[in-house]
Amino acid sequence: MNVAGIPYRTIWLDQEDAGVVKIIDQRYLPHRFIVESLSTPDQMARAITDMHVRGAGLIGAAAGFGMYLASLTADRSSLDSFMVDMARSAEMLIATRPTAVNLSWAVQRILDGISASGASVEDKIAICLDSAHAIADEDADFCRRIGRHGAEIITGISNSKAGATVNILTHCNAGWLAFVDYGTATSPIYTAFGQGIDVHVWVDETRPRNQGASLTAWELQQQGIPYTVIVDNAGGHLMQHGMVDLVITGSDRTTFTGDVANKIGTYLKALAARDNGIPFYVALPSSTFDWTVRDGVRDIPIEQRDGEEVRYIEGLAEDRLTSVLITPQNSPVANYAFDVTPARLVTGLITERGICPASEEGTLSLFPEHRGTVPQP
Ligand SMILES: CSC[C@@H](O)[C@@H](O)C(=O)COP(=O)(O)O
Repeated sequence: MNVAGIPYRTIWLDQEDAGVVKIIDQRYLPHRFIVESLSTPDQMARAITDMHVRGAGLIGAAAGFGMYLASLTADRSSLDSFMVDMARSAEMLIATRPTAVNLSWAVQRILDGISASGASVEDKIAICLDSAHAIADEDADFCRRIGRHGAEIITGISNSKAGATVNILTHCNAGWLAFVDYGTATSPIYTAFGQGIDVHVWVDETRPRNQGASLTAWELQQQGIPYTVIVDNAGGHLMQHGMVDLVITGSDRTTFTGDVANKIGTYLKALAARDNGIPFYVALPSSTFDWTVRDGVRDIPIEQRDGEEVRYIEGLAEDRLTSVLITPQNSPVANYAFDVTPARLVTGLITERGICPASEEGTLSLFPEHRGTVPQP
C-alpha cells in the first residue's frame, strides 16, 4: 500500500545487500515511520517477540525471512551441521509467539523445502530465499483476492441501503500492516472504497497495545477512508442503535471447524453482533487455518504477554514517545492476548478462494485437499 504516495510492503529484502531484511518497525506508528534492518535470525526473533512486526500474516512472512537469515549464518562445514543449525533457528522462531499459526506454518514450509532438496549448502540457502519470497508474495496475492471476495458483501449491504454509508466495525489491526500487503479485514474495505462504495469504519482501539487506534487508524487515514476510533467497549452500544452494518475481523488461527482465535475482545464483539442480528465475518488467508485442531476454545494456545503492556499506556506527549503508568505501582494484571470466537457466532469466512460458512463442511468444501486428513471427533 502507499505511504505518503510511495508504495511499500511491510517486509522486503534490501536491494543492495542480500544479507539484510527490512521491516517497518510498527512500534513507532502512527507517530514515526521507521524502517529497521535485520541481519540475523536472533534479530528477527526479537523483532517478532517485541512486535516490531506483528499480525498473523506478517509474522509468517517474517519467520520465512528469518529462516533465510538463519541459512546465511548457519554452519556450512557439512550439510548435517547446516541442518542442525537450521532446526535450532526454526525452534527459536516458532517459540516467539504461540497463537498465530502462520508462524510455524512458514517455518515448517522452509524446513520441508530444504529437507527435501538442495544438494549443497548454497542450494539450500537459495531455496530458503525463494521460499521466503514465495511466502511473502503469496500472502500479498491472497490478501488481494480476499479483498475482491469480501467487497461483494459490502456491495450487497450498500445496495440494500440504496447507496447509503456502510458502517463496518473492525477490531485490532488486520490491515496491510498485519500482512505483507492489503490486509484481510481491511482488504474488502479498500476494494469496496476503490469501487466507489460509501464506507465508514468503526475502529476498536484494542487495548492493551492499541493496534486499532494506532495502526488501523493510521492505515485508513493514509488511504483516505473515513473512520472513527472508538473505545473497546463502545461496539455493543453502536450495534444496538443501528450504527453498525457489518463486522469484519482477522484471525490468528482458525480451526477447520470454523472457530476463530483473534485479538482479545473479538469474542465479545461477536456476541454483541449476534444479539443485534449483525453479520460477523472473519477474513483470513489459508495459511491461518489449523487443519489439526477441531475444538478451538479448548485447544488453541493463547499467548499471555508481559503485564507491563496492561500497566502502562504508550503515546506521544510533547512530541516524545512516552509510556505512562495507569494502574497502582506493581498492580497484579493479566494479559491474555487472544480469545476464541466459536464458529456458531461467525457468519462466514472470507478466504482467497471465496467465502464459506464457518463449519467443517464449509472449510472442506473450499479446501477439499484437506478432506480425509483432519482429525475425526
Ligand atoms: C493478522 S489479522 C488477525 C490478527 O493478527 C490481528 O487482528 C491481531 O490480532 C494482531 O495481533 P498482534 O498481537 O498485533 O499480532
